[in-house]
Amino acid sequence: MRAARRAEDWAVTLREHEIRVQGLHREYDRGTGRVHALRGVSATCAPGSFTAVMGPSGSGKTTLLQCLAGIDRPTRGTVHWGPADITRLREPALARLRRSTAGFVFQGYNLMPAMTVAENVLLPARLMGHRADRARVGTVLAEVGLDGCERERPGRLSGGQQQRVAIARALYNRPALLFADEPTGALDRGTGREILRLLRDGVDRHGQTCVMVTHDPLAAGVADRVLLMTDGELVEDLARPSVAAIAAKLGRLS
Ligand SMILES: Nc1ncnc2c1ncn2[C@@H]1O[C@H](COP(=O)(O)OP(=O)(O)OP(=O)(O)O)[C@@H](O)[C@H]1O
Repeated sequence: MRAARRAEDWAVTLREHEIRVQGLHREYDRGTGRVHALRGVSATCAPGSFTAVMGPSGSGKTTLLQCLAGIDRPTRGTVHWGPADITRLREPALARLRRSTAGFVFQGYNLMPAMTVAENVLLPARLMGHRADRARVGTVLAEVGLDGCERERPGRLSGGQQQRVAIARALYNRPALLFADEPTGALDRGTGREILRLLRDGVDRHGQTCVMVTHDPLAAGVADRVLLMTDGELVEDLARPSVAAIAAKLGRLS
C-alpha cells in the first residue's frame, strides 16, 4: 500500500524530472546460449525533451526503450523516472505508475478491432478503474485530427488514422512520458510527418518527455537529441543533429 501511494505521488511530479538509466544490461536466454541485448547503457533524458534512439537492426533499441518504459526489466542496472527507481517496484505498483504517467505508441498501433475508436482511447483508463471522461476523448481525438470518429471501428480507418487513434489513447491521461517504437514505420512519408508533428507537439506544448525508436533519419530529425546504438552499447549522443548528419553517422555504423 505504501509503495502504491508513493508511486502515485511520483506520477504527479514526474513532469519536472528526468528519466535516467544507469549501467543497463539486458540478457535473454536463447536455446543455444545468452543474448546480450544491452551492455551497460547509461543515459539521461531531460524533462520536456525529445530523444530519438537509432542504430542497426539488433543493436538493442527496442530493448532499451522497453526498459526505459518499464515494460521490460533489465538484468542489471537502474531506471529512474524522477526520484523513482522503477526497477525496484513490484509489478502492480509499476503497472499503476506506468498507466498514470506514461503513454505508448507502437509501429503496429495495437488497437482492439472489436472496440470503437472511443473505447480504444479509453482502454488504459478503464484498466485503471477510472470513469470514462467522454469530453476528454473528444478533446484528444480533435487534437490528433480525428474529431467525430468516436464510433468508428479501427478497421475502417487508414493506417495513419489508426496511428492517430493510438496517439490519442496515449495522450488521454496527459502522460508526462511518451514512449514510441517505430511510430512511423508502417506509414508513408507524408502521413509519418503528421504523426511526428503530433509527438513533437506533445513535447513543445505539453512538456512531455518523449523517447522514440526509429530507423528513419528524417523522423529522428524532429528530436532534440539522437542516441546511436551498436551491439547493445550507446556509441553516439548527438544534440540537434541535421538529417544529413544522422544519415552519415548511421551509415558508418551499419
Ligand atoms: N525476448 C527476447 N528473447 C530473446 N532475444 C531477444 C528478445 N528481445 C530481443 N532479443 C535479442 O536482443 C537483441 C536486441 O534486440 P532489439 O529488438 O532490442 O534490437 P533493435 O535494435 O530494436 O532491432 P530492430 O531494429 O531489428 O527492431 C537482438 O539480438 C534480439 O534478437
